[in-house]
Amino acid sequence: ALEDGLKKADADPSVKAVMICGENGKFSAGADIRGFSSPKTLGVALGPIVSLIESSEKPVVAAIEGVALGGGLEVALGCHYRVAHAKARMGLPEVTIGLLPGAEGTQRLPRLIGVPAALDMITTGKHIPATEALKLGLVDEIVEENTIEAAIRLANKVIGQPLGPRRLSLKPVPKLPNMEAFLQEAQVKVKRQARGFLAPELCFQAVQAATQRPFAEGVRRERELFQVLLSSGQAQALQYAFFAERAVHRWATPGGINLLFIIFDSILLLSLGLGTMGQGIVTSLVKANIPVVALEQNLEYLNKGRKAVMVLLEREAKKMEGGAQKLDFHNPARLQFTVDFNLLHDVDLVIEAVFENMALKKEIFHKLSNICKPGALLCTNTSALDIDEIASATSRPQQVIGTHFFSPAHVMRLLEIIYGRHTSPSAIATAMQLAKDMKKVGVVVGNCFGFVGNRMMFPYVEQAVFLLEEGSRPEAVDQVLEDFGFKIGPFRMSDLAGLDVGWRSRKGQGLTGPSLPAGSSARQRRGQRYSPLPDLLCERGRFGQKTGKGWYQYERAGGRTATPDPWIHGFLSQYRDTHRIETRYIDQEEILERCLFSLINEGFAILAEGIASGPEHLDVIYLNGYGWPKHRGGPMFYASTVGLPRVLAKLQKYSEAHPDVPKLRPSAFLKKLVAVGNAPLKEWMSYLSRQSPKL
Ligand SMILES: CCCCCCC/C=C/C(=O)SCCNC(=O)CCNC(=O)[C@H](O)C(C)(C)COP(=O)(O)OP(=O)(O)OC[C@H]1O[C@@H](n2cnc3c(N)ncnc32)[C@H](O)[C@@H]1OP(=O)(O)O
Repeated sequence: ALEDGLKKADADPSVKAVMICGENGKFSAGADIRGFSSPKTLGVALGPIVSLIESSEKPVVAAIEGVALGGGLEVALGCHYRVAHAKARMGLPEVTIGLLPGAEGTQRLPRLIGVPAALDMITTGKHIPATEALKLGLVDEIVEENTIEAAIRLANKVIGQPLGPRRLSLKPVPKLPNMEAFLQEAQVKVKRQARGFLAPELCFQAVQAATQRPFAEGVRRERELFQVLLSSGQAQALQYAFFAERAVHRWATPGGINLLFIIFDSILLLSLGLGTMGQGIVTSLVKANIPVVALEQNLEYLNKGRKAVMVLLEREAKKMEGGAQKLDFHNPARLQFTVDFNLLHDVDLVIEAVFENMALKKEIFHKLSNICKPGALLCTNTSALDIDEIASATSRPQQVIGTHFFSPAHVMRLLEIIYGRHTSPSAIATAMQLAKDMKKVGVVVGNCFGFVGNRMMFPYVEQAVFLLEEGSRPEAVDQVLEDFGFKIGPFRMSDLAGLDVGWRSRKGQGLTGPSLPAGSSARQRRGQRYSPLPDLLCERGRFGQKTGKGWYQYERAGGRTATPDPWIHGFLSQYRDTHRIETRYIDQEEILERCLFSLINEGFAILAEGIASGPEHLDVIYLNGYGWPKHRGGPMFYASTVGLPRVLAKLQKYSEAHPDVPKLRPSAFLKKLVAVGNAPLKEWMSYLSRQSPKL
């Protein structure tokens, strides 16, 4: 249609200029992402159409409202002028779906805004606001009112002016005094951050081509690189992730109730507990413009917490344009700190964020139930505790819900939302809306120990530790998982989070510590294999980064640079001698498969139990809360790409070698999916006799 319209306009002498706009106040979000898997759609080449726009003998003006993303922005770059509404956003987000701007955008953008800014936009895929676009020279004008009228005004003004200087393909790429050095440094940075993710590196190469080749050759290079990405498999993973994230917004109770529109503007929210999690939660709420009261049990904790929250908010304000004014956190109507429990009477929603102790949480929920007004929603921030047990301490279990934030809570996007046996649909809808307002991805899951994310993490970490017992080293295991694409491996992660956290939990479960029955075997618990290695480290005060020693050594307590520790190596060999474990060489494949396939196996068990309503939920949780590499699409998507028969065969093999490790025993659901012929991921749930009974 665009091509036809342009040709008609060019041929019609009564047409003096052309204005291109979107329908319904939106310019264009780019290509239909679903089309990338269909060769029919890929037959439509957008690049030549953009060139056609640019070569028009009549001025073409883009009127950008809403968004101009991807192919949408590339169309605008072909226009001779761009007018944007002040609220519009622009970007080339193709990298986030595993591609690069394939309609000549990598060649035109650097010619318009220079290499550094273009590289930044293209390799990160970020959306920029119109004000920034104006500063960069990406648009010619921004308007507060009618963009289309403004674009027509501009078109009329420029009729008759020479179009040559407005054709980006004819412009040289602006020179930098140190272009070579700049590009080298930029490439190193892109590679370092990408960790096996191809698209940023290929985006870089396409922009580099713009600096080295004439326009037409640059376009050819862009096309070649686009094809490489299209067939890489990473693009499919990222496009799956895009739709998975949107799919988890759609949830429903077994009765089909799905309330999506809870209006939230006037709520007063109370955050209880100002430790690290509470501080991050309060910061997120203030950023979401929700009035907050932060409550602590005594003045000492309150003042400490207040100071930390203020530091976080100052930092956040600096990152935003007009941040201090927007966040307005010195205004007591927006953020209040108190030790006065009477303020609980007025709040609409409470987020309790005290530390993980069931007795303490129950005591608090009993108090909340007595003090809070009847409609108030009571949320508990917990990573594993039983929501039903917490709710049992109240007289309103239908209003109790779990909200598992991830640390640092003002940064991490994931919010696991856990409903208990009595949680009402409106409580779930409210928690989902809260997630959306905080710009987080809310994923609704059922109630079980560790919920979804941590429950899948337990077997992964368990395998990592077993591998050490059998002959591996922390740095070897971490390296394999970091090469796979995780930002940090399980041991670096454990040192960062603190080994004492798990130790406390294991003591609470009677797996270690004084409550362990005398005479218990060191390497067996309740008839299953158990590794006491993390407990032994904790007993020696090795809690990780905070004590300067854990699975690695650090430059000092609180240091961040992990170095392999000869003490650990010696300790591990001594441990193997004590327990008569024969040290063997463990290859990378075994490390990867035992860690990942045990995690995936637990995912199948979770799906079969109806704790999550689909594999997308598990994948979105792992992508947004556990650093799963985005270009691998999440653990369940990854399993589907490896092939379920292979996952099953490997689990069977490892399970036979380790019969006392139940988490390696293939789940019945995985076996069923293989038996029906390696069912594709989107059909998995149809093979369950009970469809998500808990949701
Ligand atoms: C085919 C020829 C190829 C030649 C090469 C051409 C090169 C061009 C490449 C591209 O243009 S790739 C696409 C680049 N664009 C994007 O990546 C944009 C992705 N979308 C977004 O960032 C956001 O959706 C938004 C546009 C900013 C809107 O955000 P909002 O939060 O308001 O709504 P959402 O819930 O995200 O989306 C609503 C609805 O729309 C669907 N959707 C959005 N964008 C696309 C898209 N590009 N393709 C297909 N579908 C899209 C999204 O899935 C939602 O649908 P439902 O899930 O509600 O059904």
